[in-house]
Amino acid sequence: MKEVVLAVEQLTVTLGTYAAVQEVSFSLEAGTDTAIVGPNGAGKSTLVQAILGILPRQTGNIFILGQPLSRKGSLAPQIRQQIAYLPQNFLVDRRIPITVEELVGLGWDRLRFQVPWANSRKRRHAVRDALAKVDALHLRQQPIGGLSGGETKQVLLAYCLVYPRRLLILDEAPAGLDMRGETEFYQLLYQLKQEEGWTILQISHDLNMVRRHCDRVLCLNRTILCQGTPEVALSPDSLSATYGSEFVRYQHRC
Ligand SMILES: Nc1ncnc2c1ncn2[C@@H]1O[C@H](COP(=O)(O)OP(=O)(O)OP(=O)(O)O)[C@@H](O)[C@H]1O
Repeated sequence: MKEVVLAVEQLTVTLGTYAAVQEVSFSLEAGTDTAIVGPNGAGKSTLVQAILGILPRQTGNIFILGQPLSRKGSLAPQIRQQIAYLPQNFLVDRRIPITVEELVGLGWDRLRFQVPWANSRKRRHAVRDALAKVDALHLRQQPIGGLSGGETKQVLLAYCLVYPRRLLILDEAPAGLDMRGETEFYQLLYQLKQEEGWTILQISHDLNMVRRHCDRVLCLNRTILCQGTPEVALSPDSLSATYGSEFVRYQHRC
């Protein structure tokens, strides 16, 4: 059996008095790509933020690479370092004087104490490689405040990739990328999974993409209504339970 990278057991997350995520359980095996799908407000971002320890949970357990995430959201540093997260939105003060390569370099430095000149060659190469992988090497000396929305996404993905990790969590990551950028983005995810053994958990509204690229799907509407391969989880019955029967009729008309 493959290694379990993430295990979520009976997770409930309450926002105010509203149970946005209720009794959710699933696990991710190493080297797999899993999508979370569901309507707006279904609790997808809430679920991911609880897994990352950004939002507190009411009940349930979360294990990452076998290590428990504490109630307060802390995780052993050597495990935390194995996770990369690309959020839905990245708000940054455009006046911050930091270039693209400086930002990506922070992804390499993360959680390691070292003097600034140690490993500088290795670091420089890692930053260049990561930017080349996302086709953004030409942006390396630009201030981040001047980037377009799509370019910002590319650079943030380079920040995630600059250091080898085990788990990549994406919240509607390709939003804002053009058609070519989107195709290259999915090729890159496939490479990370196949060649480097990354495990991917991605929130998506693009069901066609999920059908083509993902190994497993979690259908969420506060609780998990179905999980399995795309054939099973994206069947008309499952979609109807997740989105409502109108949605399935609409899909058939398109
Ligand atoms: N304090 C609160 N009281 C009641 N409901 C809340 C509160 N805070 C958030 N919510 C609701 O909890 C839900 C959280 O949704 P979340 O952002 O996780 O959904 P999502 O599936 O990621 O949605 P989207 O696809 O639109 O990004 C939303 O419906 C939101 O309105």
